[in-house]
Amino acid sequence: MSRTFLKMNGLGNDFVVIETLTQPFDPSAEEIRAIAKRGQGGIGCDQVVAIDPPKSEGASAYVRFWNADGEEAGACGNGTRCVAWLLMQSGGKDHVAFDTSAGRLSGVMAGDKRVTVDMGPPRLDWNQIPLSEEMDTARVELQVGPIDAPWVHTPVCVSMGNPHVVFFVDAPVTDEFAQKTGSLVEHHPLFPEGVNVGFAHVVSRDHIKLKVWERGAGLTAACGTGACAAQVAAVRRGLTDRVATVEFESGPLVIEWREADGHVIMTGPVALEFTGKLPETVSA
Ligand SMILES: N[C@H](CCC[C@H](N)C(=O)O)C(=O)O
Repeated sequence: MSRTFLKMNGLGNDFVVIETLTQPFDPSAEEIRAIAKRGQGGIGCDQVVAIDPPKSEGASAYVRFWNADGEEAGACGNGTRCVAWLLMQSGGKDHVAFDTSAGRLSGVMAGDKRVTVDMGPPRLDWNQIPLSEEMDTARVELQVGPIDAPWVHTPVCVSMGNPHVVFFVDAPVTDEFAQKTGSLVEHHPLFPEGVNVGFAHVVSRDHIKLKVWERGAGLTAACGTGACAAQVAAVRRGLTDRVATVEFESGPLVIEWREADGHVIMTGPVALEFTGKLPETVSA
């Protein structure tokens, strides 16, 4: 029996969302790639998201994420906002908690089709990113660049349950630069699990412009965990205060690295594009 899905996005970072309450979903990497493929029979998305029945007390669901390349990812910020919104809508509630491989996340409504999610605390030790060798994650010894472009160096690394490296740049970077340099870093040996590559331009103490080359998805319109990582990185470097707007070309997220408990709080929009049926071939 073919399965219903919802096509959603957060600032254009888009998802095929599948609820598995009635039908278990254990896709192969190939099946994920077939769903994510843009054109040629695929639905097309940056990530696939599964909403599974809860596994623990107090959670409304257990949520899994896969990148378009078929590999599972530990976290997805924009996808988390979309899932929180769906669960609150279907439960008729204005707050929700659910579990992911990165831990317990919680969301509250923040206006019409706007959600605030507690993404939990960042992980900052070298072996939590993870890096392949011990290093100060606030000043990572790495310099990278294609032959014909300026180099980036001395980034900050942060995990939000998924690995991020954030380069601070003097001006917003082009898509071409992000693609050329991001693809060089994504599978660099310093990152044994790969890495999402952020290029952050600090406009002021409460405003960052960001572009992210995502692990397993490439250049996306926005990256929620990337925005969290960029703000944590900027605070660690003394470049922004605890609350900042992290702006993508597709729009802004508001990120707070909360002093009280060290959690990262992300607020932004969600969009439901359409619903559909997966092709029969995706039997998972
Ligand atoms: N590419 C990421 C997963 C999706 C992150 C992004 N879409 C977000 O909104 O956080 C990774 O491999 O860790």
